[in-house]
Amino acid sequence: MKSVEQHIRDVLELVHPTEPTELDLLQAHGGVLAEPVSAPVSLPRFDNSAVDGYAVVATDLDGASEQDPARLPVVADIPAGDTAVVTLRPGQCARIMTGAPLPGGADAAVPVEWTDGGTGTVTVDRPVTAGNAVRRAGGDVREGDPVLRSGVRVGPSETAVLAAVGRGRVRVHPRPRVAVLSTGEELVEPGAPLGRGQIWESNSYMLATAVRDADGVASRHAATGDDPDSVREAIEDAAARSDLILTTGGVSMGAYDAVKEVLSRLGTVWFGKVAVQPGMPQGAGTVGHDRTPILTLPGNPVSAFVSFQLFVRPLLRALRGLPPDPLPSVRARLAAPGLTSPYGRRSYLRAVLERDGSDPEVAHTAELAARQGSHQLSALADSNALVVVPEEVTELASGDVVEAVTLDGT
Ligand SMILES: Nc1nc2c(c(=O)[nH]1)N[C@H]1C(S)=C(S)[C@@H](COP(=O)(O)OP(=O)(O)OC[C@H]3O[C@@H](n4cnc5c(N)ncnc54)[C@H](O)[C@@H]3O)O[C@H]1N2
Ligand code: MOO
Repeated sequence: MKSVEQHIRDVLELVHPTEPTELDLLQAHGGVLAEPVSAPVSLPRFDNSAVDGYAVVATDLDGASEQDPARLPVVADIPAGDTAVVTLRPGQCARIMTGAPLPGGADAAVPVEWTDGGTGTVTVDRPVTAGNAVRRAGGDVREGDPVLRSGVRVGPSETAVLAAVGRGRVRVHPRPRVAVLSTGEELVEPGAPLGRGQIWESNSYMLATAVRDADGVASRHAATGDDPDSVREAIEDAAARSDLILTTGGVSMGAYDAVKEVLSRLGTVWFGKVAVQPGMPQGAGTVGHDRTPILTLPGNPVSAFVSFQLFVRPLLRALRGLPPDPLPSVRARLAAPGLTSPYGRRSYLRAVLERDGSDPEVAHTAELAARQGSHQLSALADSNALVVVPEEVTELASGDVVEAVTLDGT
């Protein structure tokens, strides 16, 4: 049986980062920068006021107090965005709003709260130091400074910086387009009535949302039956429009395993067993004219979920031009009755991970879900971690220290 690590290496071989593309700022969201970005101008671009108040010459307020306020003529009114060129002479001041350019000659701003708010003349009841409430040109970023490096995800803060340095468009590895197909004659759309032997389809919904959470653009296709022609058509159609195809079901030893039957004929897709539980039957390769990568995940819902976390997630990162890091894991003490695990396969067991300050060595406890069958979805939503049982370990007892892969950043 193929090892988990070997299968991860094999699937990573199938993909290249998405082609760097220049996109409008909002479309770049979730993409990964394919260029370093620097500031074309200094930010702030000009000295400006940090307060609504008055621009002054600081020395004009020397000795000002409530008993003996300074009285200054207001020679200009400067709102934010003002384009007039204003210069103060000693003894003068200008009314100014937050973000408005500081007039020439002024070296400080005082907030309106320190004054009587006058518009012809103003009284100021305390002294001020030079530089007070002035936001200096270049005080945030200097012209030419790098502000974002290549390889970062474009999220809200990056988008703010891009817009602030004047970038309306930016080169990114776009979010990969992922087609999700499920197969199986027994599958019925959620919301539709169930007939005998039928179940509601869940894998494609789980995968489409997992892909979106991982910054992919998922397109979900209604389930095909087990008819090889309709499976082939759906895959061909998806290949032309996607950077990655994910299928579920139809890859094991069944007489109607259509995905395996159709793709085996092409000779470009490997099918076999990976030494993992759940998620043993896997397939991976390329299809179509553009050699679109395809991963065929097993149909059991928990197997499909675990396969996504182990194999699809790093592959999506590689498609996005990021290092294919696995999910982070922590050491945890097992709080559960003893359990057995198949020799030679690495098990990933659903568990609730909690911080536990009582043990300085191991900061978490992991409580295993009671239902660990690969069809038993109910435990998945309650779990926030996958406890890893190594290939050579067949028994675990309460109190053992285990590795737990975190599913929610715990
Ligand atoms: N003789 C053997 N039988 C099986 C083996 C084996 O090695 N030898 N492996 C088992 C393992 S492990 C798994 S996992 C499954 C994988 O089977 P398939 O990928 O072929 O999946 P199906 O047979 O189509 O379905 C399995 C199971 O999952 C349900 N299912 C499928 N698709 C969906 C969906 N979209 N939404 C919800 N549930 C789905 C399906 O109804 C089946 O119950 O094979 C074992 N058998
Ligand atoms: O490996 Mo299957 O994925 O146990 O259910």
